[in-house]
Amino acid sequence: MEQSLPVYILSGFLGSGKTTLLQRLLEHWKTQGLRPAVIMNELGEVNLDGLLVEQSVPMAEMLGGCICCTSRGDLSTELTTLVKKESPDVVVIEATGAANPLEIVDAVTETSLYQQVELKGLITVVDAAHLLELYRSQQGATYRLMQEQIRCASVLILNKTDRISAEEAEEITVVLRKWNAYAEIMPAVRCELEPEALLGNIGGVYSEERGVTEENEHSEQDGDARQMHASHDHVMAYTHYFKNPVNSEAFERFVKELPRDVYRAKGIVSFNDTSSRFLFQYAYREADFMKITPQGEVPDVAVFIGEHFSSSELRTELLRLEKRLLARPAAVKRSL
Ligand SMILES: Nc1nc2c(ncn2[C@@H]2O[C@H](COP(=O)(O)OP(=O)(O)OP(=O)(O)O)[C@@H](O)[C@H]2O)c(=O)[nH]1
Repeated sequence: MEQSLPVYILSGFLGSGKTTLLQRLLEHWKTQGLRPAVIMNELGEVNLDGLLVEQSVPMAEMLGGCICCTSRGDLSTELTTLVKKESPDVVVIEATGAANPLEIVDAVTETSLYQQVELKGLITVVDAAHLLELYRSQQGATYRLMQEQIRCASVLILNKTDRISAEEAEEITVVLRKWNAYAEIMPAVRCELEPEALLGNIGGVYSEERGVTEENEHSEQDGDARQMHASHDHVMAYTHYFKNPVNSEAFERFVKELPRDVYRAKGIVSFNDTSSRFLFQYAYREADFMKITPQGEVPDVAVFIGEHFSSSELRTELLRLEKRLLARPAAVKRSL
């Protein structure tokens, strides 16, 4: 019988480190002489993560919605098309950080009914500091979604351990074990793990039944988790296209002062006080700027993802930074 094509799903909350891991895995397979392909899903209208992946890697993009609800049916079609067109040796599906992974598992297993594809496992990347904070407050839709992503993982990467103490790492490991009794837990900084060890630790995907029959769980939480996919359309994205470069300091300040309801932002910006363009990343209140020379035509753009934030306020602020709006009345007064 023809060998089936291994498929991995990368799950994890927004900004936890999925793309960082994806880059490592792609590098690993390429050094082994394999041909990996990627399906990327973004809530925004542009695929900024795709810029971080080498151009030679075949990639299917599903933009402007979350695989697990708005475009779930499409995933199976995308996967089939990618396999036929590119004949890869391995496929990775990176879902939006807001996706319920069980829906993606469904789509992949559906594809395997008529294609030689085999779901190898579901890797969930956890932002250690973010989860710790949510665990301590024990509420909110984000918390329940993270819980769900952790429950159905076949391997768990406890990432960003540089942002927590050793005691906190122990505390959060106990939580992970409580929610998922089966998956190997691998602590990491920037997902720096031996790919062989990581892939070797994948022991299959857990079904929903297995997740919810876990002894330590409360039935109330299970109900919440099951409702999650239906209710996560509260997650919203605003995509802003820049027409003008902005001042670097003012923009950094703007990113630092983003409302708390914006939990992820990324984009490409040109500054009027530096010569290169920058890729910026913002996840769980930490910002990162990296010089970048994108291949091909890439606009200056920023994507903001969060819950119930005012996109018009962000837009106004950004237009002001771009000098496409008049200065605030207060500022005018001061200058008189
Ligand atoms: N401090 C710290 N930052 C990290 C670590 N791993 C990744 N990051 C940073 O976190 C940000 C988000 O990382 P990504 O790999 O893009 O996260 P993601 O899960 O792909 O994000 P989305 O696709 O938006 O959901 C980037 O600025 C990374 O450089 C880590 O271990 N420690």
